[in-house]
Amino acid sequence: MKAGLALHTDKYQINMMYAHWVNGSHETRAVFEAYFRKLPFGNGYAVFAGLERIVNYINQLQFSEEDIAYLAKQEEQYEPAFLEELRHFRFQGTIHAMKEGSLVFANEPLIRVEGRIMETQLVETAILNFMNFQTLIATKASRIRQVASGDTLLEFGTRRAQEADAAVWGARAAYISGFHATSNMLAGEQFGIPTKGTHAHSWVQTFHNEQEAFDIFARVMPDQVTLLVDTYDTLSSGVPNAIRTAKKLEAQGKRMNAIRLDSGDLAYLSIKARQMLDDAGLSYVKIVASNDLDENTILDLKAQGAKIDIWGVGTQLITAADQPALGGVYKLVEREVDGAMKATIKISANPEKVSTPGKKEVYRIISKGSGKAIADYICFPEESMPPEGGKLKLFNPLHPYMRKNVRDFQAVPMLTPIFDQGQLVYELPTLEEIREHHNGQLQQFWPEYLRKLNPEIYRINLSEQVWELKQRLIAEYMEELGQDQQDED
Ligand SMILES: Nc1ncnc2c1ncn2[C@@H]1O[C@H](COP(=O)(O)OP(=O)(O)OP(=O)(O)O)[C@@H](O)[C@H]1O
Ligand SMILES: O=P(O)(O)OC[C@H]1O[C@H](OP(=O)(O)OP(=O)(O)O)[C@H](O)[C@@H]1O
Ligand SMILES: O=C(O)c1cccnc1
Repeated sequence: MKAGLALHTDKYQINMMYAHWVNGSHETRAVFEAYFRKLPFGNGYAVFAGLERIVNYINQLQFSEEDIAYLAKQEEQYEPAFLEELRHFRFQGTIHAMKEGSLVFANEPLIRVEGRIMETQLVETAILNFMNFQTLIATKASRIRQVASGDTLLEFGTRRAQEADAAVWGARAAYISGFHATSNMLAGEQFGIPTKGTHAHSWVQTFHNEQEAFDIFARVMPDQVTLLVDTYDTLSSGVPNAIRTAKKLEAQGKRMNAIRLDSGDLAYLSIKARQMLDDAGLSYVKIVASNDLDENTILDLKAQGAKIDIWGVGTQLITAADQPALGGVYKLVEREVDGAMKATIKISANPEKVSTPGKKEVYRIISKGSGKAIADYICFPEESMPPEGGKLKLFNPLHPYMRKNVRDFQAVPMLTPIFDQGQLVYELPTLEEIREHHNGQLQQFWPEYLRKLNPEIYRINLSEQVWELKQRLIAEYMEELGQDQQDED
């Protein structure tokens, strides 16, 4: 398997690049914006992730000789001079993006790509692939973290993930949103995520009996012992055997870490196991639970009084089982016409799918009084924000009664320069810095927006200029359509 990702794109991108090249329009300037239209899982926000992978991808974006040879074999019969152009291809565009760990919302630009049409088109597929998956998993992980409050969260998903990249980058996305460790060693090595592991049922099964299995494991790793107690019978065999092993460790001045429950009624079993451990003077031994957990089961288990300190979460998180895709899209918002940039719109029979024309900025409007976010404000780069103490009009054209003026606010630009004409101008933060940024972001929102069920809808407002341009382009389109229809009559 080769490392380069230049061909990690849909064929139609290459075909459009080729058609532009033949047409002589491949150097035409274009601006695209990536965004999603609907928040996943019914959540009130999403956690933006995927930027580091995008940066790595753009940095190494080059067609290898093998790529060129493969392209030469295609039924499209690309001209050799086009392939020669690709041989020297480097991304020379400009990219702005949200910072990883940021709280983001529907219908706001998360990534903006400006450049020659051929390069902005090529990168669409990979950018959406990285953004959609990682943002989805980071958001799922954030929901789990909301319900687990201060408990420790372990990411156990690798074996059920949709292949290796999903496991490794998914582990990173979960860590961004507050998971504490992963079982995936490659993710640990690659990103510095803390790693944790207990043992499998097979460990117990390979010995004559459970007690022997526990004792040997504890002897080998006396400082890291978590024993899986459900291989045979949790309460009549697993927990009593684990208690005996813990007592042997105590005799050596060591403390057993935890036991792990992986089946049965986790509320009932954890309460009983806690009692048995406490009665044996082992109140320091923690209880880990796993078994197809997600934010709903964890919340429910907590409501039942489960005595669980550490949650191992795999399948449901890494596959985002209840919503396996984020529908992020990448839309052309401006194109070059006679040397000048011109806003462009995508019309759809579905009003939600009509794109918002023009290259845009996103500001987070923060109340200076409360320090909390009021709305995200989308405007054109040339629009200036009101001066200190000035008034900003937030209006929702679809719901005019939702008009609101804000005064004492700070406008935080959300789209950060990442590449400037092909040059990386962004210093990638460490993963710890991204986690801190994410925590800071959560602090900026009232709990009403963060709750798991039926959250308040956070305002995303267009400036009047953006709204007016959108209406004008729709009207122009309608007029043209009307003209065509009359012509047909
Ligand atoms: N008290 C509880 N309340 C709500 N959900 C629970 C409770 N205890 C366990 N669960 C969840 O119920 C599901 C039980 O899964 P399942 O039917 O496979 O049972 P199991 O005990 O794991 O059986 P197996 O031994 O075959 O693994 C899991 O998702 C688990 O997290
Ligand atoms: O349930 P998840 O959230 O996906 O968490 C990961 C699961 O993977 C392991 O089970 P598996 O049956 O694969 O192996 P085991 O024999 O070690 O239990 C582990 O015991 C968890 O149940
Ligand atoms: O360490 C564990 O307990 C573990 C790791 C991966 C999957 N399930 C459990």
